[in-house]
Amino acid sequence: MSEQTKASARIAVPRDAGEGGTPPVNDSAFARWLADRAGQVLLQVRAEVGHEDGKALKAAGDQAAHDLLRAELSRWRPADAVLSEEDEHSRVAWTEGNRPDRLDANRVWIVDPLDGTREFSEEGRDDWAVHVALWTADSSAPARLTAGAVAMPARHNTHATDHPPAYPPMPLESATGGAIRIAASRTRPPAFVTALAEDLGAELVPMGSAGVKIAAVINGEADAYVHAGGQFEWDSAAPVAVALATGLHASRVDGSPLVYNQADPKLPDLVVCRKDLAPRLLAALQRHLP
Ligand SMILES: Nc1ncnc2c1ncn2[C@@H]1O[C@H](COP(=O)(O)O)[C@@H](OP(=O)(O)O)[C@H]1O
Ligand SMILES: [Mg+2]
Repeated sequence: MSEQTKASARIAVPRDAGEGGTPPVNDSAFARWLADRAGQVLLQVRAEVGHEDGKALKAAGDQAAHDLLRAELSRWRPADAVLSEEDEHSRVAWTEGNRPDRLDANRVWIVDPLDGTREFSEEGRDDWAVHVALWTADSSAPARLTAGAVAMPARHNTHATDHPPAYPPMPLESATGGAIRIAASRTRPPAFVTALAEDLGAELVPMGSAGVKIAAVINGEADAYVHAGGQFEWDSAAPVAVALATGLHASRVDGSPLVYNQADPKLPDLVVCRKDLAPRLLAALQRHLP
């Protein structure tokens, strides 16, 4: 695709923040509304830019979804801070002379405009998502995630904390052969996950996007999502908010809580699973973490 065609394809995508009507006042319903709107924009970008030049498609998708989220958050939640993968100022770690506003805010939207960027660029794949989470600090409760939405536009499905999905049923042994199914990155599974799976007699289920992997645990398509070796707060905040609202276990791989809106937004590891599986999985993780 020529530079000119790429540019006109991007301009043709409607990103007018005025579309979409008045959003819900409730933060969880607002998160759903926002993630769905960004998801619609991403579907349009995919249709208009096409898959011929994957790099251009990734860049157009990241930018269009980020612009939509930024515009709607400043329009409808102007007093709140934002931590976005695509926002240089908010995402940098705190250093001398550079203190992001979010560190002094008591409401911070933690967003990943396009999680599973690689899968978004591959024709026919539906394992990519938009993440919108709200982190809140106030005197009445410890700082925590108070809302979250994960839109999976190519699956026409959104999980959000306004109507948390039902807790996943115990898998039928006849369907799984009794093996634990661990969702893992399809392109860069951490090395220790293979050893962990062998130890547990588990099966790895490869797929893209952290949000989609946690959705797979919620849906009962996988029993756990285990990751270590690198990730950021925006990769997990929204799906973890939904998983916790659903009643699932979500923690660091050492069992400690996942903590958000930190000076450095790196959050390199996590485990999300059914509560009954957590003790066994955490014990096995102790044996296999690098
Ligand atoms: N080692 C690592 N370091 C940093 N980010 C990582 C990572 N492994 C996975 N991620 C991020 O986690 C998300 C899911 O990755 P995967 O599909 O491989 O499991 C991706 O987010 P983005 O698509 O938003 O970049 C990816 O960039
Ligand atoms: Mg991501």
